[in-house]
Amino acid sequence: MPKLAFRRAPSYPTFSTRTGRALPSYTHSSMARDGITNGVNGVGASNGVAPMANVRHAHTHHVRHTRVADLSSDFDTSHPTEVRKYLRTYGLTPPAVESFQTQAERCLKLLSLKPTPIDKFQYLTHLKATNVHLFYRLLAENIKELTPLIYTPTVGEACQKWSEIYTQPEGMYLSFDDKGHLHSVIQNWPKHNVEITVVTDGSRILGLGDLGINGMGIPVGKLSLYTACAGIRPDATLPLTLDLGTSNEQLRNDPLYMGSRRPKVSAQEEQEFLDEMMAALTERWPGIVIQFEDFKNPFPALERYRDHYTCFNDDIQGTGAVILGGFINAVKRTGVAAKDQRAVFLGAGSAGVGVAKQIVEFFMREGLTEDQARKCFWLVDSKGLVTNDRGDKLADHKIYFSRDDNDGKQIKSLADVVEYVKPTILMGLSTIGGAFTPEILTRMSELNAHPVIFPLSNPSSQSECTFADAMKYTKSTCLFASGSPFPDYEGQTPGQGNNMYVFPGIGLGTILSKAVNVTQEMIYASAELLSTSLTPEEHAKGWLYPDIARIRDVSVTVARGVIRAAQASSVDRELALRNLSDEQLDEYIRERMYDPKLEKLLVEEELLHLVKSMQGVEHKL
Ligand SMILES: NC(=O)C1=CN([C@@H]2O[C@H](COP(=O)(O)OP(=O)(O)OC[C@H]3O[C@@H](n4cnc5c(N)ncnc54)[C@H](O)[C@@H]3O)[C@@H](O)[C@H]2O)C=CC1
Ligand SMILES: CC(=O)C(=O)O
Ligand SMILES: [Mg+2]
Repeated sequence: MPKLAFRRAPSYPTFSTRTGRALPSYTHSSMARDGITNGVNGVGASNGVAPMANVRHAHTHHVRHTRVADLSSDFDTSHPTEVRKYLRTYGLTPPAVESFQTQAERCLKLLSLKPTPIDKFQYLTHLKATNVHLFYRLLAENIKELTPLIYTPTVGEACQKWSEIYTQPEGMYLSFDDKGHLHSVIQNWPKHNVEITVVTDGSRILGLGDLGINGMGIPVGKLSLYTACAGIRPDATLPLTLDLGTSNEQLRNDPLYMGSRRPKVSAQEEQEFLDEMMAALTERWPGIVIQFEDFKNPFPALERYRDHYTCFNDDIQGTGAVILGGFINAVKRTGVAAKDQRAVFLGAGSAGVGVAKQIVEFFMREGLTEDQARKCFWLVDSKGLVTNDRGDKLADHKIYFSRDDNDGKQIKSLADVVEYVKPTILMGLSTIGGAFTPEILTRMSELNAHPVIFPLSNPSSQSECTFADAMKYTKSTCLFASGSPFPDYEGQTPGQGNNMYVFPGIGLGTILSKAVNVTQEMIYASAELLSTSLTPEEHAKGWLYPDIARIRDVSVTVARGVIRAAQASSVDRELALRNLSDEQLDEYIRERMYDPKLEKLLVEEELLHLVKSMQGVEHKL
């Protein structure tokens, strides 16, 4: 394994792999030796950072325009005195030079004093805007406690209130009126080194319906998790929201709403817009990974772009993978063979069908034919059990699972479907909070020694049941995972079946392998590797998912699986990675993850280096 150690370099400037910044004092020895180009930060390395560093070197006043200044607050209370003098912030911050521990203590105290989750969300948004490394270190070290405040459930409420709580820009908006000019609008994004974008049109935000451009909270939140969980540099992420109109009349009439007030554009208009957007994004940032998120009907776009761009749909594929990952562990616990599984899904939308299809693939790998595997699923939508002879025109994505063995019987209620199917598995991806009633949960426990109960709708208000209810009504026999977090119940910790366990690793693996497409094999691998990422202690506790506090380790494992699958599918372009052993590959991945703690040290060191070099110049003068 090539040693991935930093070393002093005589030349100037070179690039830090971890930071992507031009660093006067460091280089990455193995990279130059092995001809492996920068991965997570490769694009940035060739996009004009070096000249900026030279500018900074020559003119101290320009430091605010450098990436160092972008990513570390000039007013960070941890800057030593020399750095403050160099930045000309000396005297503008309180005199104490603080450690991270002190800063973190204040932040956590401030957070605890904020009365509502939205107040906490806003405080964290402000912290990210003013001291990004501190924000990410705080987040990484308190991931379990802080994720619910920047992601589900709080992000749902934040999107619902976006028009009222908006204070600052955090991403990019592309409007339908910009059609024909998207290429030039995209040039306005100030960062040259974007590696990944999460894009929504706001038309199905969590289980909260069409929130128009107020859905921006979702790309922002998902990309914060990319940074916290998979070490994608904050400045390499692009939150993107499309203003294609909204079907939400209340929003259109809200004077504070900041999107266009037109009704949602037609499917054809949307497709033309997306065609232009995909081309424009990829033209500006070749190799950019594009994650589709929270579109009302995302199937056509996935089919259209998956073979032509580096993209995936998180709600169909990410959710499919994360639930399969937990399900593989659940099956090991229940011991029920694939052929004996009967799964009822409440919700037959992007997430429901995505998850069911992923499990079909697993069942086929367990020896079932595709037809046998498909027949293990009974999907229920707002009109009841999905059948061929229901009398309505089924959406294309439902047809695969539509039943033809119902003898003309149409079943409307979930309770009746449960009675009819006698399922081993009950999944909820319906957006209907409380749909798994006490009676249904009780019945599931009568039918099974260990029923699989996964209420996966987000946010918590839309969850089909709570953890406490699932445990209470199944007499603690169920294997449980929910989309949003729930508190422990009688000493038992619930699993969180949320795509946040996989999308960061999928994105990271795709970026590092420089894959041209995100193949189905890569998605499947993310599920498999997730299922293997539990420690013996986590298995012993009966958990289906690893401790969220270990998410960065999990993302390394998932990313390795994704890279290996990209290699197997021959879509990888970073061919040197093929020669690395798994251990070497893990180290390679880790080395390239943004680490806020290390970044802070590097920033400090760089600034001190600049202080010294300026002192040298002044001395000569
Ligand atoms: N846990 C996770 O990681 C993820 C969770 N989700 C959640 O899944 C939910 C659904 O998302 P999508 O599938 O993308 O939405 P979607 O809009 O595509 O599908 C919703 C489905 O629920 C059905 N439905 C609506 N009302 C119903 C009712 N009263 N009874 C039965 N079925 C009903 C609809 O007919 C449709 O089939 C959302 O709450 C979302 O937050 C989505 C992605 C990931
Ligand atoms: C988690 C997620 O992607 C959703 O609820 O839509
Ligand atoms: Mg989503």
